Amino acid sequence: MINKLTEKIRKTHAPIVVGLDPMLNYIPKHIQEAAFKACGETLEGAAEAIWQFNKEIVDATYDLIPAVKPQIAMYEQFGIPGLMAFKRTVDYCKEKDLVVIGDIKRGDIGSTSAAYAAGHIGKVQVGSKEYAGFDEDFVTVNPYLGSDGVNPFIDVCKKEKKGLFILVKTSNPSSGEFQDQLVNGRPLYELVGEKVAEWGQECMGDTYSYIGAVVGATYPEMGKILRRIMPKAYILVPGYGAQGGQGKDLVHFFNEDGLGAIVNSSRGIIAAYKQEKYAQIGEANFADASRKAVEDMIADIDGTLQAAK
Ligand SMILES: O=c1ccn([C@@H]2O[C@H](COP(=O)(O)O)[C@@H](O)[C@H]2O)c(=O)[nH]1
Repeated sequence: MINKLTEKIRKTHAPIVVGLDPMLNYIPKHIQEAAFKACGETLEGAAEAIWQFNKEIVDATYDLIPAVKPQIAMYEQFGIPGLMAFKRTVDYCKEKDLVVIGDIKRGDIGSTSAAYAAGHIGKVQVGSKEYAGFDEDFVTVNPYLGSDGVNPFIDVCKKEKKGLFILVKTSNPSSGEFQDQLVNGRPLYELVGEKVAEWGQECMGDTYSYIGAVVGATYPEMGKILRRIMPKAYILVPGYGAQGGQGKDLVHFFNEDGLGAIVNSSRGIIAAYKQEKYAQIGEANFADASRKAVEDMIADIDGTLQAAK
């Protein structure tokens, strides 16, 4: 799957991911009203609104982008109907030939991680049969439990040709509380980065490993150091747009081949119609605003990479 991701980034010239984080207050009134008319003001109604919203955004952007990142929390809050909308979204994006990164941030003791891995990127055995549950292409993994918690995901990746993005330095303001603590004189995020590089060595695609890392756009200096520590890891970079990250901060997340990083924006794309910049496009045409925001994000990041050459 890492080869497909790399190839699609090369073809689209767009090292970006559209984050599908559909909170109800981002979903235009006309979509909510239609969904509530069909299913009531219920969890099912919310899930239907999410699905219709996602579908329009995917239809408006899929030809420009290599990948999407549905954030499972935004679906889970609506219980089983929400999870059904998550699965429907994953399947639809795959039909559109997009790479799907499930932002699930899982990681537990070995046996539990094995079950998470089977459910999200692998297969589960039922009697004599095997089933893929959610079937994303990549998932995000929390490494706080150490190798026991990560290895079951790596085993499934090797078998199924899927991939991981392991949290190394997250984009949020308090990420330093633990991640920047010095251990033997070095920040913890560097040690985790070294471990990601080590885990990734045995998991090479053609040019990049399918064991990648998450490093926030909001910490560009740390991104520069981590790029050197993990030269073969793809870096998933959240924090662009709504959290303040900009193209000019991102050049050092990339390798000299112009690859090696993929930048996520969720609210900045899916709720673009609410921004002053795109307001004239109008709520009814929200998906056109998302397409324009994708085009602007590609130009911003590509401009930075071209200027750095
Ligand atoms: O360090 C991290 C890891 C993951 N995320 C996730 O990315 C998106 C960001 O959403 P925006 O609307 O573009 O801010 C969201 O799903 C987070 O859970 C992150 O932000 N930082």
